[in-house]
Amino acid sequence: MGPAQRPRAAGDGVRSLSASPSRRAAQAVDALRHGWPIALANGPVLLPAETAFAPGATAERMLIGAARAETLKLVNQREAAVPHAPVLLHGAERFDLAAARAVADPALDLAHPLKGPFRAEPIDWAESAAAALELARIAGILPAFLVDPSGAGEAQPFAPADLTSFTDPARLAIAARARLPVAAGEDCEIVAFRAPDDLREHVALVFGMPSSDRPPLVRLHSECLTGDVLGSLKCDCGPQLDAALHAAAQEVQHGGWGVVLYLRQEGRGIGLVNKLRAYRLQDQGFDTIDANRRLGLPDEARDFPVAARMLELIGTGTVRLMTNNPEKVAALEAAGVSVTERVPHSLPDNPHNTRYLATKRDRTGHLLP
Ligand SMILES: Nc1nc2c(ncn2[C@@H]2O[C@H](COP(=O)(O)OP(=O)(O)OP(=O)(O)O)[C@@H](O)[C@H]2O)c(=O)[nH]1
Ligand SMILES: [Zn+2]
Repeated sequence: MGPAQRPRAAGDGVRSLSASPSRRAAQAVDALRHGWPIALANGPVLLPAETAFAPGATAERMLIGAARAETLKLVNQREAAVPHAPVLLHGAERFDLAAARAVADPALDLAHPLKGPFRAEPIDWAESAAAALELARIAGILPAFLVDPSGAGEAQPFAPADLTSFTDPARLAIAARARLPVAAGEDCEIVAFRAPDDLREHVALVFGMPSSDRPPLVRLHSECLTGDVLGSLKCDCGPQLDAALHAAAQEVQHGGWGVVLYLRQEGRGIGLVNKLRAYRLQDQGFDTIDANRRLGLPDEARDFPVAARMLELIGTGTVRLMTNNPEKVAALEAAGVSVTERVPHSLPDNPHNTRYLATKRDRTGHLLP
């Protein structure tokens, strides 16, 4: 490994590295969402294939995730064994943005048969490459980049370690709280949380009086705009949220207290737009997991330490957890919360979500009938 940053000629379009690490990560997320390039410490400049608008930008290489590369038959199964490992593609012709988008976006798979041949090259900046793919997920865009493109414009500096401070749960704090009577129960307070860099604002609904004598009944609910607000039948999120609010409110009747955390981690952390891309693939026959893989995205990318921090700020480190997902229990315990009981939280199915629930049961270990 070389110095902290590859030597670059003065005035080569990379902004200064003087910002704090978490600020650099926040600016890099922002850059990717806007389509601006990032400059990796110890690595090249990367231009996001989906959002870039730099007309005329071309590159010899692209960076994508191994699962997407396998889907495109660009690497073999062994190379794709770690689905989110970065893959560096070398094309026979330079990639322009149209060609890069065809590599990145499964919606174009049929319309744009790929021009090859491509070959996968070893990456000597693998840690930075993996962090860049993670940054794309956080930005909610397709994880695919032009590598060291011509004509990319001013790049935002970014180092892998920047992500650590950006996602540090200790930086989360209570921003506001207020009484909020809701349909499920009137004795309820809403607590809103903010971190300085990650702009997602999580909330908790606390039913009854917090007490250290008795662990609260808790639900970790991850945002699902389609299910929570629009009544989508494709998943079980809407009914699960409703039932969780009622169960938490009921605890108060039984002398206890309940908490529903509403985590802004849409689509298990891949974001709304990528989730809708996965839905399109599900309509072509892929299940939840394979749809995410075809996009080059993880099927589980939620941040459970954030949930643990929220519980700590509310005043509890011990919970009874409503979930069918043993991995969620394990993730919360790994983040320092003691789960004294798993309370099943299964709702009736409908014809549109039976396959979704079957995938949960058969592929991700959910304890469902
Ligand atoms: N990527 C993706 N996310 C989905 C899909 N359907 C629902 N989601 C997201 O899944 C999250 C809800 O998962 P949870 O209800 O917490 O499910 P779980 O952790 O698997 O298990 P339970 O606690 O037992 O409900 C929400 O963020 C949804 O947006 C899908 O098809 N693809
Ligand atoms: Zn849902």
